[in-house]
Amino acid sequence: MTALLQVKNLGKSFGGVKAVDGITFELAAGELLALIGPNGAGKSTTFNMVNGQLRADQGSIRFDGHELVGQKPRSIWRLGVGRTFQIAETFASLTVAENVQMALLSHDARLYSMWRRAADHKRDKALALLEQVGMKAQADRPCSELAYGDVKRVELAIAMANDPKLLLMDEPTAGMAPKERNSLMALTKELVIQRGLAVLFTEHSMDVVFAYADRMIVLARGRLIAQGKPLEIRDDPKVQAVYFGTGKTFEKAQEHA
Ligand SMILES: Nc1ncnc2c1ncn2[C@@H]1O[C@H](COP(=O)(O)OP(=O)(O)OP(=O)(O)O)[C@@H](O)[C@H]1O
Repeated sequence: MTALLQVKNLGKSFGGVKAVDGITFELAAGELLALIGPNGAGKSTTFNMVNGQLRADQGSIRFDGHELVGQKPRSIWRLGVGRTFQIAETFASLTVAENVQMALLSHDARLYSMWRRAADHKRDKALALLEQVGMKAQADRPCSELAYGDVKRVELAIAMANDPKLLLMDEPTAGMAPKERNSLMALTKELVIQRGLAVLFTEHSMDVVFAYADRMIVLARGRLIAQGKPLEIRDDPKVQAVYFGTGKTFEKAQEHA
């Protein structure tokens, strides 16, 4: 079976710096793939090439039968590559349901009618999405009143409004307490299983990666140095040396996370 996302020999330089240096990997539907690596490894650059914010200098990104290199972010989004966004301050005063309704309207490209009767549009669909992320009971509360972990759940519902086949999550659990982190990733995993969604996420917290990723790829200085299941990666001496420095292990690094 052809993978949903096929990245081949992808590269991008900034001046003399090869931020991403010819990386190749695949991601299947229904798979949660973690992209890890030390600071400056090329994770954000890779992400931004997939979502179209940066144009690759070399290589290809095939997604669901389409070449993404050279396409604009909006076209890539329309093809089914979603990403999580933080709820902007302007929208924090709207209710949870209204925020999701906005996203649904935007998906239908009926953006200009959204100010008219946003509350009437798509409420049922918004509530169904909120139910999936465990936020239906809070649908009519303003987002500004929610706990941080709940805001993240709403952001996930917003990303789902476009019905993506692939979801990109850049450090989804940053700034969250361990319990909230686990609950958000458990929810993400549920969506992956229920909807056959593919997820590519970056993450600094190794406990999250080891607990939830089906597979991981490791970048160091723009190169892909390892890929495999979390346990294979954990035992890979090359990863331990490059990622954490000689002598350190994942366990020691986690203690300091
Ligand atoms: N717009 C840019 N202009 C110049 N250099 C850049 C730019 N973006 C990234 N770089 C460089 O490319 C390399 C990879 O950066 P990138 O942000 O992709 O790494 P990262 O793995 O996401 O790091 P972090 O974990 O710190 O976010 C770094 O050396 C960085 O300084």
